[in-house]
Amino acid sequence: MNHRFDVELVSVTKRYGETTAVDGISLRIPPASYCCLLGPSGCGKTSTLRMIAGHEVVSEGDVLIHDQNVTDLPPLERGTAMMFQSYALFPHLSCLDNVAFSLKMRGTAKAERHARAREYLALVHMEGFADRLPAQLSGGQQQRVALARSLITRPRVLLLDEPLSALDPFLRSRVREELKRLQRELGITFIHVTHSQDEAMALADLMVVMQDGHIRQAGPPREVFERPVSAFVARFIGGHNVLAGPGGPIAVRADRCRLGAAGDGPHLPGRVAAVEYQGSSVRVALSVGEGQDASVLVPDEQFYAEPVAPGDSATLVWRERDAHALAEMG
Ligand SMILES: Nc1ncnc2c1ncn2[C@@H]1O[C@H](COP(=O)(O)OP(=O)(O)OP(=O)(O)O)[C@@H](O)[C@H]1O
Repeated sequence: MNHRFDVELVSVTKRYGETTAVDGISLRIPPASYCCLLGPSGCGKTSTLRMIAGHEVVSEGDVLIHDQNVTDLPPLERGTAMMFQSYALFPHLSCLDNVAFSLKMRGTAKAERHARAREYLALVHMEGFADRLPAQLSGGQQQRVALARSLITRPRVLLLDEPLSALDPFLRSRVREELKRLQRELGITFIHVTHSQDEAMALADLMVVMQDGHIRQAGPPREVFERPVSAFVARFIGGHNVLAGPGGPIAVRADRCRLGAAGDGPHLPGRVAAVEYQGSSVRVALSVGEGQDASVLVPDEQFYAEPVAPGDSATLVWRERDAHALAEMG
């Protein structure tokens, strides 16, 4: 590998008139990464992706791909390919011709483009569907064909905007596995925009949490989950209690908390607000302290040995070493 980063953003800003959608973000994506851009609606994920693709003009800053400054290059010269939320295949073209389409535009001869298209259909396990029209495929199958269509141009970076949001939960996890496999096999960088924490945690090598046009935290999912830097990140990725500690806000994972009798360690008395069965565990929501909410994930066996119900008083207990300080309550 003779470049340091597959994609680098240097103080990139995007303004639409008065609105600053992306506010001076910097990010380095190492070669062959699965990078997920995660954040609530309107935080600037899609604008960031579109600036990398060249579909949106950068207001300030630079975009580098394979260490080359592409800020002023048109999309076709960047070596990126984009797959959209609505993966809109051409309805009147067979799967084979859909996949071969971009090669046709480039003037590749028919025999060669069909051979290449078959190769890419095979890559997504759709070689048996070459002659079908998109309407004769399931949503998940259309998704795979759309992937093959994006990959046939041999991009250096594949950009995916909410690629799984149109699929039902079962298919979503199947296609998710497929995306990860493809990324690994092809050895290129995928940048995947999502508002789903689960999706980002399952897929990413590098998880980038955005809010209000800023990157709040970037790192491997496990690092972000174990050490969220702010209350916003802790709440957004879920699974944490954000509590007011004596020295400022703290985060404690819900699965590291328990319901119990107060010992010497940290604890907060409260009341059970709700009980949710989740299969392998039961989530007990509590009101603790002064109007704070918390939850405890109790392993199912343990919960049913000593069940609690809404209205019961209960004490939230955790270990000092499982709590860590947050930068701000945010
Ligand atoms: N073409 C545009 N003109 C004006 N404002 C825009 C335009 N596109 C996006 N915005 C604004 O920029 C901000 C960021 O939008 P963006 O689509 O990048 O967010 P997002 O995180 O992808 O949101 P979502 O998850 O809802 O797709 C929003 O406030 C949005 O309203």
